[in-house]
Amino acid sequence: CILLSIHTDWQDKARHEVEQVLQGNPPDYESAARLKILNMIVNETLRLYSPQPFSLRIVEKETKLGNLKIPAGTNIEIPFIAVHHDPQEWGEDVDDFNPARFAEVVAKASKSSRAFMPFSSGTRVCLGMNFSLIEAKLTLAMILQKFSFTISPNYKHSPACRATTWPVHGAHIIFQNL
Ligand code: HEM
Repeated sequence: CILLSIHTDWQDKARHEVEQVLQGNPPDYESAARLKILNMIVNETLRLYSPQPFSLRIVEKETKLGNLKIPAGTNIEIPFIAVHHDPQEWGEDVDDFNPARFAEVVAKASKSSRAFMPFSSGTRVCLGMNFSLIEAKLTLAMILQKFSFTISPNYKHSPACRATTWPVHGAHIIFQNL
């Protein structure tokens, strides 16, 4: 909602898609799959402001990773959000909100196919990934059907990455009935 309040062009595009696909009906599991622009917006939001910005691991036995020899017992931080802000992966507009980068399959949005990992990756990928993506799209679709929204003039952009990513000074969104 913060990003769509600032980038009202994307809010308009998203609402247009919701109107076209849902025709005034409430969204459901099947229609969520057809909300492509909402999908792009949710992915771009997860890239820029990854709710879980990093993960931690302990190396159990000595491991070779490329040229690195990592001793057993080493604590490793995997900074998803740093990878999500790497210009070599995403290009010079890395810090911009540009959902269009996710217009094709996710693997093609970045230079290497696995740079997008807001839910981690591999065998311990988030168990709630599909649930969360559908829930986010359904909720956003219902909001877009009923309201237009802008951000308070007092809003100060202040995202913080602690255990989760959150706006330190809050985010007051002004909703208007459509
Ligand atoms: C936007 C929402 C969410 C994000 C960004 C997210 C992100 C993540 C990430 C990054 C991990 C990997 C943690 C690590 O290995 O250090 C993870 C693991 C996990 N998540 Fe989520 N998560 C979300 C929502 C949910 C929900 C709604 C559920 C449950 C319904 C859930 C259940 C789990 C579980 C059980 C694991 C552990 C999986 C394992 O270790 O095998 N998550 N999540």
